[in-house]
Amino acid sequence: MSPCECGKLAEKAGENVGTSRDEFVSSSDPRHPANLICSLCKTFYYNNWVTGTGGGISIKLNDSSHVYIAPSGVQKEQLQPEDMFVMDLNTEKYLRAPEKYKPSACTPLFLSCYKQRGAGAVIHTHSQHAVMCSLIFGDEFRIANIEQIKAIPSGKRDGATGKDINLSFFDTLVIPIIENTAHEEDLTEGLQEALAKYPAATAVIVRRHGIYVWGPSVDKAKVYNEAIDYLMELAVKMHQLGIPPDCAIGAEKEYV
Ligand SMILES: CSC[C@@H](O)[C@@H](O)C(=O)COP(=O)(O)O
Ligand SMILES: [Zn+2]
Repeated sequence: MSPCECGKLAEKAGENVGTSRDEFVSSSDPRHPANLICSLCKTFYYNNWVTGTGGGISIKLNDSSHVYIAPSGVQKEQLQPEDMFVMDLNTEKYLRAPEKYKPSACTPLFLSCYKQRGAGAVIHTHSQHAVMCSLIFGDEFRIANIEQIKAIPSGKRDGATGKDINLSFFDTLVIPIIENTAHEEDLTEGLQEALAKYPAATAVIVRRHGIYVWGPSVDKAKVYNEAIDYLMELAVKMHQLGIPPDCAIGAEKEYV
């Protein structure tokens, strides 16, 4: 999807105004995307990741092409299932579009991760740790030889089981950093370029803004986001002490 196509997404939602289609969001299952977006946004709010309406999360319904997207400009911790937009990934048409809202400005970025990476969920936070790392580091955030790295996928798959192989303790995690733009949807081109250039990455940091993290399932995306946030916070502390976060084991002694 090109950035100019992305601008049309809000228009497309407008075409479907009035399609309340409550069956898409009425479920007693707490793991249904309409319910899970609400509960996860509360958790994220208390981590300072989605305060002041910033950030959000989109989840794809298992074994379907339906993606759930929150409205734009609302307090994310107060979301209700009936506030959700539902889009068919194949047609990019909204199956459900609440009349009083516009879909999240992050929608074209969420769609890029679904389409280019086969994601099952995408998390966007305004984590201060991501913002600090983007101020400290250049085009990449790199951190090595820290136990928590083992929670992040390496981009490689086990030939026999087909399962993702995570980074090892001795590996270096690399996350691209792209420049921010005046409007969230204008980030799409930069994000798509980073997705193409870093096929192993499961996250992209946006300078002075936050981070996008995705995974094959919502549970994995949540784990990756938590682990990366931990590593970004640690990297800022290491940097404050003069220790490069990607230094070799034992080399930290040269800096402290
Ligand atoms: C504090 S405004 C933040 C927005 O411009 C944007 O960066 C964001 O993350 C959320 O966009 P939204 O359209 O409300 O889902
Ligand atoms: Zn944002």
